Amino acid sequence: MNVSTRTFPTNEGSLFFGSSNFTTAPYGDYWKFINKLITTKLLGPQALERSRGVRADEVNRFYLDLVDKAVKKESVEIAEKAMKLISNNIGKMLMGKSLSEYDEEADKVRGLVAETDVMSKKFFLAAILREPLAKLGVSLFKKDLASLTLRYDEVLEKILGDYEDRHKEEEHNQSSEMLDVLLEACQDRKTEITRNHIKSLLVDLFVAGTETSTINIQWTMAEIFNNPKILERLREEIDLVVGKTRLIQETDLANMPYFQAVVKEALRLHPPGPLVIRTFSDGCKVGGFDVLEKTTLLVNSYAVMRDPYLWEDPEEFKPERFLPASPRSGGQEDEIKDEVLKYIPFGSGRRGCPGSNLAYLSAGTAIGVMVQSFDWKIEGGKVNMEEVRGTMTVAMAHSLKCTPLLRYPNPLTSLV
Ligand code: HEM
Repeated sequence: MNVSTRTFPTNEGSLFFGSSNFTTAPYGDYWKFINKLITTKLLGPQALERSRGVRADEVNRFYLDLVDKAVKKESVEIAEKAMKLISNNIGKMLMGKSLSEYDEEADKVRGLVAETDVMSKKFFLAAILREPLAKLGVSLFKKDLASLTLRYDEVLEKILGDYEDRHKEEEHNQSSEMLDVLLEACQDRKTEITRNHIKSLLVDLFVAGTETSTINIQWTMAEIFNNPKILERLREEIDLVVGKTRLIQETDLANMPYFQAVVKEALRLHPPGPLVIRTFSDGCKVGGFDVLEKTTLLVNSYAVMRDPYLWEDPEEFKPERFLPASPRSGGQEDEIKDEVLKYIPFGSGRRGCPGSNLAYLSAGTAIGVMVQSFDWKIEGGKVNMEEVRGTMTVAMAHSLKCTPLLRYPNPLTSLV
């Protein structure tokens, strides 16, 4: 509870690092309201079940696009395809309409998200430095933030306006429950929700959800490509659970423990967001040391998940470590408790990532489709696993470019 808040210096009116954002909001009523809303209407297990069809459509589109590339013998950048899939998923879950149906806007949103990512690296760094550098960070980037906000505002107003028009015409057809609640709250004078809050939340969800999931998909595929035995075992499991005639779907994932272990292990070795940043609300003692109120807490999850005191062979990619059947050293309960503390790619506690279930489903089906349906020709034979270091995300230094080859002569059927 004491480290459930964030106190970044914010920039009034900005849609990113602004005073209306959710991810940078202090722990309080506004954060609680939005957290409940996104859990019940967007990212919680029941909400995800309701939106399953939306994502199945997008995965099928992703699959057919790769089939097309395979037929034309063209190479693909995994990051580009993954980014498109993930942003379309989030866009459609948020707005009831796929971003891909907004061609021009979709490209703009993806471009802005990429720009925000670069910007956030500088900004986080400045923000975690203590005063007066934190304040300096805001003023240093004020101009860039204003320009970014202006462009986000333009594209999000277009999409929101379109949503409202469609909503009036189609009477609850294709409606996004989350947006409906927010738009209603915005008109209700008793609440303090403004249109800026809505747009800031959309930016938060696109930024927090797309780059992270894209990086996760890339690293997982890279590990699979470099470990042919793992690829073989994954395919055996997929063939057993899904068969060879239909395309993998979200509901298959729960029946594939090895597949889940591979994705989990990739997140352990390559957490896309390796720094968890919080602020101590009150002074306290940690490990005998006095910690002052408002101290910034930085947890290096990358280091925790490679710590030789916590993990056996920490630098090795060993999915078996996450198989339920693997022998446990102590009591099962202790082991689970232990894992909560040492396995933290999504952070932890109240401010832990609310999108982790969605991330597992979206990355799971994307990786599943690529493993199940294609062989892959890698440029240079082996994937270069060098990391981009010193930034807020740990991405691959060299883009993962490869050519899909059809595994089956006829396209697999989708249950969409
Ligand atoms: C592999 C994919 C993802 C990874 C590795 C990831 C990781 C993280 C991490 C480390 C945090 C900070 C947690 C903490 O402070 O304890 C976070 C927060 C957050 N994530 Fe994710 N995330 C992913 C996907 C998503 C998705 C798909 C969404 C939603 C569309 C999302 C939305 C958020 C939000 C809104 C927060 C801020 C929560 C708050 O401040 O209360 N993330 N994520």
